[in-house]
Amino acid sequence: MKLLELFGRLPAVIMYDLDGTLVDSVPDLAWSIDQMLTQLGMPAAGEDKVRLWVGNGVPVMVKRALADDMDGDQPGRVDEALFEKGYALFREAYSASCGKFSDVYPGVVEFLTAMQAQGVKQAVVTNKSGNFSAQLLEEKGLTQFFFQVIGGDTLPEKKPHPLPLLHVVEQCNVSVEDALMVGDSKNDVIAAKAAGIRVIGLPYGYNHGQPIETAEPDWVVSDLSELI
Ligand SMILES: O=C(O)COP(=O)(O)O
Ligand SMILES: [Mg+2]
Repeated sequence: MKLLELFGRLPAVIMYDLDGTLVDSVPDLAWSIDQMLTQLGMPAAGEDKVRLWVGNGVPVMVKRALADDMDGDQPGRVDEALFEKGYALFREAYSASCGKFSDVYPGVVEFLTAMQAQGVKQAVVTNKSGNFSAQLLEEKGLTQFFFQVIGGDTLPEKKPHPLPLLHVVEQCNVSVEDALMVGDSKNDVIAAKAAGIRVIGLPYGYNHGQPIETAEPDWVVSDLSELI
């Protein structure tokens, strides 16, 4: 269904999640996690596991990988010294690979271009750290579409907290009813609902192995080209 029919009008601002929404970034992330693990003498994890672990920011993903477990970020699960070592190795590997093996999803450039042409403000609200987000967007030629990029470490809170979304809305000086969030995971849906912002869920990304419908977004569309 087209955006106008769905939302009732054009939103003043659209916020997008990054990993699993705009870019299929797991190939780079998994490559970097496996570099880290093998340099630590641990077995590689592979893309299927990393796809489940992504979504709550890099430090959490690194802890899950070091524990080889989704609950690896819980207190006491991963030794602090091991984490510091792993985190540095991951950042080194990801700085070199960020964007190299990852693709922009179908429909993304077309939709961003169409919204830009209509004067809709666009921002990225991701849990990925700000520097890697900027690097990935630049590598994929997407930087020009966004007036703001909020990373997981930009503000005191990250998704599923509503703060980063409310921050963008405030910057645009619009009301939450005129804003729209687009994401692939429950973190995006929970954050949007807590902010009073309507949210579109995309089924092709990473929602910790669960269908996006289980997070109950306002709408699910197969990909962004459906909305043009
Ligand atoms: O780095 C992550 O955990 C993923 O971030 P995103 O899905 O919020 O873009
Ligand atoms: Mg995501």
